[in-house]
Amino acid sequence: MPPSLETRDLTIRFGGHVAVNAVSCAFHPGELTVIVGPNGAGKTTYFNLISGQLRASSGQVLKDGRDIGRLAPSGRARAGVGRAFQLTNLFPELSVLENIRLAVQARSGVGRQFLRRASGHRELIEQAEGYLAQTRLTEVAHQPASALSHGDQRKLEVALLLAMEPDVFMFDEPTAGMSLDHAPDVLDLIAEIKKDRSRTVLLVEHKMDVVRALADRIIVLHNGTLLADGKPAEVMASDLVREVYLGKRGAA
Ligand SMILES: Nc1ncnc2c1ncn2[C@@H]1O[C@H](COP(=O)(O)OP(=O)(O)OP(=O)(O)O)[C@@H](O)[C@H]1O
Repeated sequence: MPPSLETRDLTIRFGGHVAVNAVSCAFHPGELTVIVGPNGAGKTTYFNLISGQLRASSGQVLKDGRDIGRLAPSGRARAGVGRAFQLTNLFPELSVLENIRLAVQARSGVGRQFLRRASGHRELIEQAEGYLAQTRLTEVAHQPASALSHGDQRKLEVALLLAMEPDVFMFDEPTAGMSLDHAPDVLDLIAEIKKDRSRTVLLVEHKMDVVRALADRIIVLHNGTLLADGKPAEVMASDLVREVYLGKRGAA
């Protein structure tokens, strides 16, 4: 199967510092890849280069074979690359349902004619309610987004991402700052997303129990370079990876 997302020699320099160094990697539908590595390894920078928050110094980001590396984040989202937890399309004063309805409306690109019809409006609401049910937010549908607990806000961000219908889902430390009660909900949602074999999922994660629970594949970044790539058991057993995690290799 051809990759849905690929980076080729992706590199970014900040002054003299190469934060991501010639990373070539292909990601396929039906696969959840976790990106791990010590602090400062370049994981978030690699994510930013894929989703468009940063432009590469050199190299390419390909979505279904098309170079999207010059597009802004919104253009990459339209191309099907969706990133959660950094969504700027959240309206805190609007209800949870309204937020999702707006995301459905934006994605479907429907015009005024469609919205004037009561049935058109109803259709959008029904779709939004579907995403609410899927993310177990139905009970808080009519609360303003700003009134949600931290855990429910995270779920809302997943709901908004689902409403965009991307085919690449990116999650940056999805359970960071979350209580132990809420973390399993979000992890269950990610596990459900991955069940749809047409979707490609990328996750940056530090917590090894989360990595173990979700990963089909692990890639390890170290000093901006791709140090290891493979099945979780193989990567975790690798001497090189153990060395990096035990801090025996200097962070040059
Ligand atoms: N805008 C920037 N300007 C200069 N240096 C930067 C910038 N963004 C990141 N860096 C540097 O690039 C390197 C990689 O940072 P990055 O945040 O991607 O690492 P990370 O693997 O996500 O770390 P963590 O696990 O701590 O979040 C670090 O040395 C960081 O200081």
